[in-house]
Amino acid sequence: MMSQTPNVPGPDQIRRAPKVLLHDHLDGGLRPGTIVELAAARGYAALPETEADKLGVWFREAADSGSLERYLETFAHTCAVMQTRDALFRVAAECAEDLAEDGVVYAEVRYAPEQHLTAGLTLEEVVEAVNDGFREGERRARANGHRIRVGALLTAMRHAARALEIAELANRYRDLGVVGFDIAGAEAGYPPTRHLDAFEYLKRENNHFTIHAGEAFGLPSIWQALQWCGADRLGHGVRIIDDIEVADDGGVKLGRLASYVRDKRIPLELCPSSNLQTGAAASYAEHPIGLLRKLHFRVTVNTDNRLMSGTSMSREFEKLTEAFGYTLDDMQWFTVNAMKSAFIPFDERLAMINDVVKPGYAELKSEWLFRQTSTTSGSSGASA
Ligand SMILES: O=c1[nH]cnc2c1ncn2[C@@H]1O[C@H](CO)[C@@H](O)[C@H]1O
Ligand SMILES: [Zn+2]
Repeated sequence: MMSQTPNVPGPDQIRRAPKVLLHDHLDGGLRPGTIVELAAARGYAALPETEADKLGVWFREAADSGSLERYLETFAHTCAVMQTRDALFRVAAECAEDLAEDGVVYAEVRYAPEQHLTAGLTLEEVVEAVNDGFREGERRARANGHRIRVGALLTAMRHAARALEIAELANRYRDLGVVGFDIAGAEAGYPPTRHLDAFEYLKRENNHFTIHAGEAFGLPSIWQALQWCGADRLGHGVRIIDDIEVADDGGVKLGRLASYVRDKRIPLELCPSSNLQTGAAASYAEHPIGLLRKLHFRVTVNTDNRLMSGTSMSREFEKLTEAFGYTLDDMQWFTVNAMKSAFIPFDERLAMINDVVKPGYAELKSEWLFRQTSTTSGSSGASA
C-alpha cells in the first residue's frame, strides 16, 4: 500500500517551490560574467580576476573573511561597474531573471543609490534605471514561463550622512517601484540612531523601513532599531539569540527584548550563509534559525548577497533542510512569514499567499499521491 512519504523536499522540489525573498542586495547578486563584461566596457582595470568562474570564486573567498568589514570591501568592485544607466538596467534585469529562474515569486531587492553616482547619474536616474531593469527582468521571466514581482528598497549607508535624502527619494518613488527603505554598512560604531531624522520622516509619511541590525553587533543595535527608530523589520536580527537562555533541561527563557520581538511579530530577515561568512554563526546546524523557528519567532529565510555567498534561495533552503530536516510544511511556513512581512499592500500580500504560495506548496505536497511505481501491474514483491 502506498503511504505518504515524509515531506522533506529534494533539490528539485525546493527549486520549484514558490519562494519569497525580502533581503537581497542588488550589488551583491551580479553574475560574475556580467561583472567581467561591464568592467571591460567601462575600462575598470582593478578586478582581481578577469575570468568569470575565477572571479566568482574570488568573491566567495574574499567574503569568507569572518568579519563584516572585510566582507563589505568586496562591494567596491560590484559598485564600480554599476555606474551607468545601461549597467544598472542590465544588472537589475538579470537579478529579476535569476530569482525567477530559482522559483522566487516575490522579492524585495535593495541597493544604495548614493553608491552609483560616480559617472554623473543623479539619484533619480539611478532609481529609474533599476526600476526599468526590474520591469524588463519580470517580462523576460514571464516569457520563460516564470512569474515574479520585484520591489526595490532604497538603502542609505550608515557611515554616510545622506539618510534623510535617500528616505525622501524612497518616498518620492513610492508606488513607482520602490516599496521601502533600509540602512546598511558596517554596524559597529554606526548605530541606527545616527539616522533618526530619516526614520522619523518616513514614519510621518506612513512609509515602511527595515534596518540592518543585530548582525555584527548585538542587542543594543536591535533595541535601537526597534525602540528608537521604529523599524518594521530587522535585517538579520540574528543576535536576538543573545537575549534567549536555554537551560540544561531544555527550558527556554526569553529576555524583555526577545519577548518583544516575538510578541510583536517583528520579522527577522535571517541570512544563514552570509552569517557563516561574517562570523555571526559557526555552521548551519548551529545557526540560531533552528531555535528561533522552534520558538515561533517570525523568521524568514534570505540570501543577502548571492554573489559573495555563492548562493540562491534554493541553496539556502537546501542547507536548512540538511541541517534541520525541514519539510515542505516548514518551507511554506517560512515563505508565508516572508509574504506577510512584505512592504506591499495587505490585499496584494494576501492574494500572493492564498493564490500563489499555498497552491504552489499544495501541488508539491500532493505529488506523492500520483507517483507512478515502476512495477508493472500484476507483478508482486518488487517494490520500486
Ligand atoms: O550583510 C550586510 N550587512 C551590512 N551591510 C551590507 C550587507 N550586505 C551588503 N551590505 C552593504 O549594503 C550596500 C548596499 O547594497 C552594499 O554596497 C554593502 O556595502
Ligand atoms: Zn544585508
